[in-house]
Amino acid sequence: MSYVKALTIAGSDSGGGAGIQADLKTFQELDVYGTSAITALTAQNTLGVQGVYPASPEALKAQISSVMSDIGADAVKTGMLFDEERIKIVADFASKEDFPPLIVDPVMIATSGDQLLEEKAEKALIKKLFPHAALITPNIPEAEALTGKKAGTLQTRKEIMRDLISFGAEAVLLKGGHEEGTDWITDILYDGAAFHYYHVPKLDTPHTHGTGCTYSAAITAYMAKGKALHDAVYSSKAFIHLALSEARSAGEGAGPVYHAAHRGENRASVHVEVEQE
Ligand SMILES: Nc1ncnc2c1ncn2[C@@H]1O[C@H](COP(=O)(O)OP(=O)(O)O)[C@@H](O)[C@H]1O
Ligand SMILES: Cc1ncc(COP(=O)(O)O)c(N)n1
Repeated sequence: MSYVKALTIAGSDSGGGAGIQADLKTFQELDVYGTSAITALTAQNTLGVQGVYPASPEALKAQISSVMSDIGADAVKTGMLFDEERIKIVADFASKEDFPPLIVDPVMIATSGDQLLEEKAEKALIKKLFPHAALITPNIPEAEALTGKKAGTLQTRKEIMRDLISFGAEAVLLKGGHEEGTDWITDILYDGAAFHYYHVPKLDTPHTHGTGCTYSAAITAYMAKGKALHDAVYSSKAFIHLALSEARSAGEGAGPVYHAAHRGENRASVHVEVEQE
């Protein structure tokens, strides 16, 4: 018998709440064997990013080769990719015929406001990596940066998602965590055929460090286990909502989500609506 396996290609967060650390914790919580290829080290805590130290291109290539040539993966996710050169390395692997489903979290700026992807690398993300993705998971500011459109209304959000799909990914999940002035938060999954809406009550917590990483890692884990995309998103939405609702402080700033929350008795209720294109 073999493990279900997932690979994360991302940056290391010394503070343990986001990046590679969040991904591996999430894989473990969901009973998936996690492997990693580190794109950059960050010196980081709950207050922000104090330093970024990219891994050499050779080191990145070698890590992915080592994992894929022996252990393999049932699904792969990307997080912080840092620059165009590293995006191209990942895209080269992802373009191989037997590469597993790829979930691309287009990490650009940390919750703390620190830059994790060079601005000029955004085009490479769109052109080189998105065409290989089973799913991309931008938050609202990332989706706006990638399309040059403002996500003010539902209509413009749908337009943005159509634009993002036109770059070549099979599906897009637009995360609503940055929505202001609402009591509800809605993430929208679009696969070119239907819009799936996932509504949850907005949580009043300052402890949101690592939400995006944890969410896309959960989706990757569920897809590695063979769930269909919308089921994987539904289960991951419940996982992240619970992890956020039980998040605590760790340092002086935004604390990390509580990856083990799903082990307890509490359950998250996620309201789903589906609308055909
Ligand atoms: N205050 C909140 N209450 C409930 N859900 C939230 C809250 N903030 C973020 N989320 C959820 O956490 C996940 C990550 O979203 P978001 O914060 O938009 O992305 P990122 O962490 O990449 O900036 C999404 O499912 C989003 O709906
Ligand atoms: C290494 C690394 N990767 C990604 C994020 C984004 O995390 P988030 O926006 O969820 O705080 C981060 N802060 N650090």
